[in-house]
Amino acid sequence: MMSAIHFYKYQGTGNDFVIIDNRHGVYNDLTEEQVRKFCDRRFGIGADGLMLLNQQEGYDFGMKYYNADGKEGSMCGNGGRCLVAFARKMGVIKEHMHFLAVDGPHEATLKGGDWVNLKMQDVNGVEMGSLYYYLNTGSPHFVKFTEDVQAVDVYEEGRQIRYNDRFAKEGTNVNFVQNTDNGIFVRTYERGVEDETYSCGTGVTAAALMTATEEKDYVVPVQTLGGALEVRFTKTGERSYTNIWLCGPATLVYEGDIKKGH
Ligand SMILES: N[C@@H](CCC[C@H](N)C(=O)O)C(=O)O
Repeated sequence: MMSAIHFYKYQGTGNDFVIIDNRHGVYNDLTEEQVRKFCDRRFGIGADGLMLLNQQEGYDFGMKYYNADGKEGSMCGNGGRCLVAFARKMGVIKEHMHFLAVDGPHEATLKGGDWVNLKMQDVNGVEMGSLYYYLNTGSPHFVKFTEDVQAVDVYEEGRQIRYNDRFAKEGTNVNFVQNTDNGIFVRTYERGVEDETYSCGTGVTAAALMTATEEKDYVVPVQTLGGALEVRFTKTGERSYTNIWLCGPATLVYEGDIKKGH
């Protein structure tokens, strides 16, 4: 066993990830504690999550995603985009990639050095309350529109919803959304990080879908604390959506080695 692990640090609109090349299966047995330590911003590398690039039969690669709390997470949209950029760096030289994640198959295209368009799963069904929407875009998302998103205490309000009687056990991500002149501004409290992150891909996707009106096709510019994204989709029914693409930058920040048992 090696005593150090070579890692890469990526970010997609400020949602940041430790990525490890696991195509030989060497890191199949990472423990919850190891992942949590690697993601720790004071005692480790620091990240919102950790991903493994896996070998996957029938696909260009497989994606395994852990939240910063060390537990395996559901789909991560920004993570998926970063992993596609990483796969290219690791030699998957294709304009059009296919990979398998926890929520099923995904396709992705790359534009230029670090722009990744990621196709998300179709969404069929949205729960609507008087002041919220609740839907699954690969991860569960509570979506609440607000007049002034900068005035929201995302940590406190997000936490209250995430830990209320309904969600406490499984958790949910919580998004606060403001309509802007040409799109939306989204701030997200992320389950598994248990804090606000600078951006959440499956969250902005959920929020963008909830802006749809009577049209069929949409292109929604999205602003987050960490930068701009774009969500494209087709509305197929009252609460169903297909051809959903999450588009934005995915950037290598640095690479290094971390002691395995640190
Ligand atoms: N940051 C992610 C969402 C990651 C999953 C989430 N925290 C969960 O497990 O619910 C994204 O970009 O989608």
